[in-house]
Amino acid sequence: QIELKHGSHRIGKRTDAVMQKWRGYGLGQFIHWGLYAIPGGEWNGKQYNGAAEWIRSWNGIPKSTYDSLIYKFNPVNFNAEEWAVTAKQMGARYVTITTKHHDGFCLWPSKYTRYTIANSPWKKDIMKPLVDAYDKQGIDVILYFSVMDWNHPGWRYDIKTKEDSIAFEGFKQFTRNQLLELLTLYPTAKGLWFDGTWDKSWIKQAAFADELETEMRKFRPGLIIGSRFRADENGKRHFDSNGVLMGDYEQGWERKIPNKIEDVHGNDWDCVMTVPENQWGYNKAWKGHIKTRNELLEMTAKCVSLGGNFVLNFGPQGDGAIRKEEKQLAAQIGDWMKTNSEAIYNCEYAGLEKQDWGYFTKKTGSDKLYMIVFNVPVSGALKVKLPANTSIGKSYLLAQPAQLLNAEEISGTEYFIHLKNTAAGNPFVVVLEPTAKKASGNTYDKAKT
Ligand SMILES: C[C@@H]1N[C@@H](C(=O)NCc2ccccc2)[C@H](O)[C@@H]1O
Repeated sequence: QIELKHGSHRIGKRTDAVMQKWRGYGLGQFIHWGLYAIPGGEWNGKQYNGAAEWIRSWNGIPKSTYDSLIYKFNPVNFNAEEWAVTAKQMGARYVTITTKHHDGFCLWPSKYTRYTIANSPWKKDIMKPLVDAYDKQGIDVILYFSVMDWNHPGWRYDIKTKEDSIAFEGFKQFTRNQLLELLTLYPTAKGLWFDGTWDKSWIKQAAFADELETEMRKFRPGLIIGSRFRADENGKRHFDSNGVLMGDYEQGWERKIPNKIEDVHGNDWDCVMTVPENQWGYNKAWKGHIKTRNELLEMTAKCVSLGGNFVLNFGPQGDGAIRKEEKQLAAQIGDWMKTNSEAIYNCEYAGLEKQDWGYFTKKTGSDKLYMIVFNVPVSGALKVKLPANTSIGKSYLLAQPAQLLNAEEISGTEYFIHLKNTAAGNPFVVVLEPTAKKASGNTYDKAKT
């Protein structure tokens, strides 16, 4: 145990209602939108090979030329209601929206910089209509905020000189001012998703960031803050020098998913995922593998089966419209969620041995189990292993609850759920209602080895 002043201030999961609701979201939407959506990963006919929202960092464009995109931001097809309805159709229970990405452009009229929507042709606040529209759909809002701000003169990658240190002090106050401004302007926001905190300059600010986190929590009781915000005094991020999670949930699962329950160390977490391999902001090209509905449903099921949330990214176009491919995915996922969301919402890790056919989830506060099936075995029989004192009371397809399935006991703890129709074109859910195991006449001899 290392003595820490600025490490984690809590061991184990939060137990308050706001965090319990967050834990049960299951499926979320990420929105990456800003000036980078105007070039959409291309400049003067040349494609930028990196992530479209990083195009300013490309040496193919003079920084001042990129920064002048503010004078072109006029998203005539922006419709906050449409974005929120798309998320509702998909079955998203929360949305994380970029208020300011690494380029420093603010989607709200911040008092602390001129580099905001107020000084674009659009002029109007973007965040307010979005927060209101999502609130109206009953979708909770999390504000994404990039600490790294390439536009601010005080930002430094590292602090080497006295001048750096003076400049960065100003930047720290600017950051604090903007965060308190966001919490004041959008009081219904449930949390903050921090990004751009990997540079040495910020990692050296353990005390400042710790005090700022404490101040924000006091300012907005219940505020949800992830593990990516701050480092401890030894520069440790996400987990402090004693291996304890910083913040309320782990934010390390960016474009990757844990494989087994041990990987999440008993913490809350979310996975944020792009539809292409690595494009968050709108990219005209959308080259490489574009994830299908079934891949994204499997990622959602896998995340919920391991106690996390799956957050799917949308990168609206520079004109404010959502691209048709993303709208199609939202509708396809939503179509599946209409029938099957009971296995996703307010569900958690079931504690059962993973089987090849797919993923177990368990309804929080109940014994009800769900089997989310992606791979039907040639036998048509789905294997289930339960604790010794548990057996299967009822099993049925979530989509056809009246049709009971035959659960065959094959050993003291193993069962086969026999599917009637194995020609499944879509992932489907089998519900298991476990009961206490009665002493059965059957005896199963353990092998002598
Ligand atoms: C949620 C994502 N996080 C931002 C990001 O910079 N990710 C980590 C990263 C760090 C360094 C080089 C590339 C990517 C991406 O631009 C998205 O906003």
